[in-house]
Amino acid sequence: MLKVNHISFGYSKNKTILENFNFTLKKGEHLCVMGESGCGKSTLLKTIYGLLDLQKGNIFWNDEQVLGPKNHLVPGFDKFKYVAQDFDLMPYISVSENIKKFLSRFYPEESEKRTQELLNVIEMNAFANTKVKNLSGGQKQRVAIARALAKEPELLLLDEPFGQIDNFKKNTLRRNLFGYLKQNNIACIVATHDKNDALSFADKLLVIRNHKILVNDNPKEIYHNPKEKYVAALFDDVNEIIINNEVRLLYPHQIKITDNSNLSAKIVNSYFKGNYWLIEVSFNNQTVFLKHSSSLKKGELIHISIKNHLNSK
Ligand SMILES: Nc1ncnc2c1ncn2[C@@H]1O[C@H](COP(=O)(O)OP(=O)(O)OP(=O)(O)O)[C@@H](O)[C@H]1O
Repeated sequence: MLKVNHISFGYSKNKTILENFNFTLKKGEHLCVMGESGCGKSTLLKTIYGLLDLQKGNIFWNDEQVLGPKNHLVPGFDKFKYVAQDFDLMPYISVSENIKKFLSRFYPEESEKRTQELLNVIEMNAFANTKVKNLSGGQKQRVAIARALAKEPELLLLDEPFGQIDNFKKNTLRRNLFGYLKQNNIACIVATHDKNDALSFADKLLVIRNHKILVNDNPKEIYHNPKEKYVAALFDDVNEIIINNEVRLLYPHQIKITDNSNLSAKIVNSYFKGNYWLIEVSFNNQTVFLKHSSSLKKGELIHISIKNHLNSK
């Protein structure tokens, strides 16, 4: 189990980036870390991996303490693997060789088998013999993930793991990778801006705001009952509207167009989204977004009804 005990960290003394972070993660569990750019997601991953010296608190993996560079000749806890945003691959050797670098040379058959298995996970078999310098950014990112898995870490730390990968590949890769980690009982912490990493694959979601943990809970619970607009906005467009003097948070799919209600609104714009239209309306002088099956004429008057609202602020 990972125990992050009341840690604080700052790159300089007068600016704290992580303030009193306190949480645990069990073996095999998956945690997503989300929050606005610059809130400290990467910094949290680096402290957990042991790349930074804490100002307060401590971090344990079972009974072993994770120590920072001041106390460790080679920074980085050896039971963890960290895939940074800049990959750190060897450009002049092939994809296979990059993965094999982390496997024992004394067992060539096992090493080959394992390399093939990992090439399958990242769907890069066709590039096994291609030099890394000739790969695209997204392909390099996939090789970096396979290389991190080569030695079967107990905890994998991934910083924006699918940031450079196109949508089509991203979905398959997500299923392959998170499926593989679950099967092998490998814990995982993912820093991400992508709600899909959290909603479909994570056991827990930790949201950072103003350098503190705002919430750490089951992602479905957070989605259905977001504490505030900042949290709901991680998942979708969110409306913060006042009805009967009460502030309500509503996702666009929770507002419907209806034949008769006492809530009337005026169409401002329609945006094509593929399998639905996002309709912008003016309601009581507030801008509101709702989902609809077709576009609607600007200026048209409509009536809306509101489904269960999210938590009031
Ligand atoms: N090496 C460094 N020295 C000084 N400040 C740093 C350093 N690395 C990051 N910071 C600062 O620490 C804060 C948190 O950065 P961090 O990279 O952890 O944010 P993040 O949430 O991962 O952002 P993003 O979503 O944009 O990747 C930012 O204000 C950043 O400018």
